[in-house]
Amino acid sequence: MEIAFTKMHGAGNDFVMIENLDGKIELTSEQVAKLCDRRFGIGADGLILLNPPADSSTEATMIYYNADGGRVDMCGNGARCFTSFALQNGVGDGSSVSFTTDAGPMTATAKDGQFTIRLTPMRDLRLDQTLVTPHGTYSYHFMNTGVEHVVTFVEDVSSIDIKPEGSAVRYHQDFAPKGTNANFAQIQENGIIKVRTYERGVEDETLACGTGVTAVAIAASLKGLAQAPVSLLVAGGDVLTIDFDRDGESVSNVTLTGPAKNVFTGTVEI
Ligand SMILES: N[C@H](CCC[C@H](N)C(=O)O)C(=O)O
Repeated sequence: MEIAFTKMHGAGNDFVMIENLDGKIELTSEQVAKLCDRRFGIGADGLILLNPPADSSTEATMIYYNADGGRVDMCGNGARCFTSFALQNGVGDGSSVSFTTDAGPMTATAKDGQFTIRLTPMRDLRLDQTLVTPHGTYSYHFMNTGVEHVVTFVEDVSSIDIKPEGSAVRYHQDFAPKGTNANFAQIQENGIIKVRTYERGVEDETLACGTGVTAVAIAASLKGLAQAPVSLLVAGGDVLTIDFDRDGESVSNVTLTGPAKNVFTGTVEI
């Protein structure tokens, strides 16, 4: 079957976007992995289906797959690309879209090339934890900002050997069986937080992780290291903005703002 796609990226985190508003396309994890393969396929960190709404309470459904073909609940950078792609396909009111994800319902707005996503409520917060791995012992914070994240604050993120250290966290038995994403964050003197992320399901560092920088921003605020709105510098060079309301450890109205860009369109046989 021939499928049309649009390749997009959100701050360097890149995706194969497929319009599926008639709901006719169903992909196996093997097909997704092949499409995301950077040599035998289109190449991407993930694949996103623009599916029809589940009911009249929403305008579309976002289905997210990691590059390994595994379906996971959500993707923050992907949600910005989804919003842009949905608007390009006539969904929404021209500048805003409401949609559901496996993590829950979300809304998004577009303005001057920037996309603001209202994320699902942060949950499963565990502050001030300790993790022992073959590559080091880390003090960390855990939370779910749409997907699972470990946040470790370090003096210098450039000193992190991200693939071995990140995968040791991602596969640690403390997070089994689902695993987690691993974020290493450095509070810079200018207050902008530098973040590097090893992503589950990509099994490597990505140039940005939207739900990851969200977890870093919330952890930094809860630990008195930053105040909302928080600016975060990602490996691809973009600065993403996370905002939220906070009352003690209660965090609400979490938003992620950043770019979403089309790269190319094409068709592919699956
Ligand atoms: N790899 C992540 C999903 C994508 C998250 C990231 N790309 C983002 O922008 O939030 C996971 O397996 O939980």
